[in-house]
Amino acid sequence: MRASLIQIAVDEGESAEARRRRTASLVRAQAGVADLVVLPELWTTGAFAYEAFAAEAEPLEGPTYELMAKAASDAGVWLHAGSIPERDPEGPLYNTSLVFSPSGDLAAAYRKIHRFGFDRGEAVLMGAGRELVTVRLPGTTLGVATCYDLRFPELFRGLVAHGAETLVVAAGWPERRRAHWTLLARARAVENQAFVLACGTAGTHAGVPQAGHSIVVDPWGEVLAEAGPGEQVLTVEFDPARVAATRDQFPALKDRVLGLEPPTGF
Ligand SMILES: NC(=O)CCC(=O)C(=O)O
Repeated sequence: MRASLIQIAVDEGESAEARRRRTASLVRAQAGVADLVVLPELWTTGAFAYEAFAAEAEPLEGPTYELMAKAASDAGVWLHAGSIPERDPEGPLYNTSLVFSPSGDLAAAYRKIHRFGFDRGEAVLMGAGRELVTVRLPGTTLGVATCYDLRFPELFRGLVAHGAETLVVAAGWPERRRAHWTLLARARAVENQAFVLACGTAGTHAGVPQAGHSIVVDPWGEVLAEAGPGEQVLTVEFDPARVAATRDQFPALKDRVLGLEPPTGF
């Protein structure tokens, strides 16, 4: 399987509409190159451009959906189209990832569960998703996560319990915490014996320089490919059968102990 992670530069000099069109042509250029294309988190606005969330929010089947569904079918690829600020007509905004099949049909929508910002930003401007999302592709099952989710191993264990073998993380991760990004991506791969495909943004928006450094890690924790800091398409070939082989040869996942007793307080 070949995957291309498109690490889009999200800078303020470009409108959301211009970036949408530019990104659609980057996806189309993956025809015949990749089976799976991955985009980052909130690439129309920037993950830290809080003021833009409401202004650029769109219904699930809004302009980004339309263009990305078409780009997926034009290119004949599975497309994890990163996330959009979704306006739910009956609720709050959500940070929602969209996954399209090669025929351009929506295969999954994932509302980010862990919102970033503590008592500000996304944490107060957006609602929290409650549902794990996996997507069955020929040869592997994707587990879908978004940015700050990467810090919460129990989410990934939940995805693995539902069959995930390739963990896809769309992110807008800042340069300031780049060391955490690489470390956490490798940790999620090792502990779950799964591939991790983590796609971030480049550029600077709302004064926050982005880390770039999108990364693909194998089930043994080895880095198969890593991008630099700027806009880049990172293409990697990987064998999804390595997940089952790793889990067979080093069956640590089978040794999980669930439902431990609480401390008795000696
Ligand atoms: N958009 C995000 O979720 C940012 C997460 C982040 O900066 C961090 O976990 O650190």
